[in-house]
This record gives sequence, C-alpha cells and structure tokens, in this order.
Amino acid sequence: MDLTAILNGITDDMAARPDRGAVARYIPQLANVDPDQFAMSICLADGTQLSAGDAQVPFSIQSVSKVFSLALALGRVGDNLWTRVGREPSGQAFDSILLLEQEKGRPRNPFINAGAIVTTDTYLEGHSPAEALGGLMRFIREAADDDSIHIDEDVARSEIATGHRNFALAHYMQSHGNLRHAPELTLGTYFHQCAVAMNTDQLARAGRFLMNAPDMPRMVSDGRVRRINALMLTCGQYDGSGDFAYRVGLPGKSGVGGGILVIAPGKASIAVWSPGLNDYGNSHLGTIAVEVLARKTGWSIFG
Ligand SMILES: NC(=O)CC[C@H](N)C(=O)O
Repeated sequence: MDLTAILNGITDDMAARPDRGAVARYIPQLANVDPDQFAMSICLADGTQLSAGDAQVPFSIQSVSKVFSLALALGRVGDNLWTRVGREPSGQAFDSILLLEQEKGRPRNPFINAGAIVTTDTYLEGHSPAEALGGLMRFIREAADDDSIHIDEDVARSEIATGHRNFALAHYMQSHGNLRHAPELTLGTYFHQCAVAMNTDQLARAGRFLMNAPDMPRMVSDGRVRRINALMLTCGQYDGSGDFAYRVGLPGKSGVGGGILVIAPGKASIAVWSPGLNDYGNSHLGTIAVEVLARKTGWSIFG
C-alpha cells in the first residue's frame, strides 16, 4: 500500500471540491478562517509520520480537546466521573439543552458541550483554573512531544464574550447540583481548553496514545484507551456519530474549528482539518477525506 500516494490523492481531490461546508460563525474568531484550507497528517505504529496540505497551519482544536480533558479527568477521579456524566449518544446537537431537563442535569456523554463542561469541572477540582489548564497543557504537550503547543487567547476571549448557550448549560447543571465551581470559573477553563491551537502534524502526534500500539506514548492504561475509543466511536461526532461510524468505521472526535482526530487502533493516529462544517457541526471535507482514507487503507475496525 502506497500511503503517500493515497494521502496526496485525497488532498488533491479535496482541494478541487467546490462544496466545502460552512465555517462556524457563532464564535467570531472562527468566522474569519479561510475555508479553502485542508490538511491531513498520519502517525503510524512504527513511528513514521506523513502529512499533506496545510499541515503546518495551526487551527483551533475546539471539541477535539474533549478527548484530552476526558483522559485527564478519568486519571484524576476514575470511574467516579460516570456518576455525573453518562456514556450514551445524545442524538442531539453538541450544544443542545433539551435532554438536560429530562435527565436532571446529568449530560448524556463527555463529548457534548454539557458533558465536557462537567468533565472540565472535574479536573478543575482542587486547582485554580491556571493550574488546571497547566495540567491539561502538560498532558497535550507530552502526548504530542511538542512544548510549543499553546492556547490562543483571542479565541478563548471571543468565546467567553459570546458563549451564552454554554453559560445556560452550566447554570442549568449547577441548579441540579452537577457543577462544583462557579459557572464563570468552569467555563473560563473550558473555553481556554477549546482554544488550544495545533496543526494536523501536532494533533496526529498528540493522538498516538490512543492507538494502543507498543512503541507509542502511554499516557493512560490500555483499558482506558479502549474505553475512550468506544466513546469516540459512539459519541465523538454528536448526532452525526452513527453516520460517521457507518461511513468511516473508526473512532473520531471532531471540533467546530474543522479538525477531526481519528484513531485506527493499533495502526494509526490521523488528524484532518478543513474549516467548513457539515450540518452536524463536523468538518465536511474532513469527514469525506477520512471516509476515503479508511476505504483505501482497509483500516475500518469492522474489517
Ligand atoms: N463542537 C465544538 O467544537 C464546540 C466547542 C465550542 N468551544 C463550544 O463550546 O461551543
């Protein structure tokens, strides 16, 4: 299999496509990003790294950060996290408040916004926001083996100023006793976590710990890696998770910045980025690109 040719072929194909989806507009800083960009990077189990397109351009990882915060929170409180957050797909948009009322302030899973806010509230416990974010950045930098990864303050500020729906979710959960800190404190931390900037090379490297391959960084136990991947497969693309599993057949986590981290267990960590989004709020071309990649490589976990 000539992976370089596959990667370059996909990148050329994506560059030529007129339908690129729509960039997220509800976060002002993201509305300015050029939708013509596309990048894909792959880290293989033997340590080889390949990339194509705009693989050196940093983008806002947004909800892809929820994978790292989940790993961190599980490391801190273990299975106690599940007393406050569920493990089922929600079938609703990432920022929906609908089920929270029916389910008494306990979010369906750690990848929708409400669940990620509780996850952040968990790793914030016993720390200041700066210390908590320091812990998260240490985790991400160690996973990627890159100390230059940083938080884009302009993006964080942009979201603090406009994140009314996330404030609504946080206050609603607090009314049910499912937030241990003031909403401003937890959300300030959550918005900074979402504002981590990475390029696809860095993100593919940061995802290597989820591959469960012998020579890859071991940030969490094998069992936990399996479970995080299971949640990525069932909940990682919100109400588009079933469609993504059907088309790609790999666990993935998307963000409204247009990035997706996709894991081929035992084989590869893949990062794709294209800023235009589909109706679910996941990268339109990014999803198509990993669909083609999975088909051409035979990497689907379903054979
Ligand atoms: N889907 C996403 O990437 C959403 C993350 C974004 N920071 C928000 O909370 O709305």
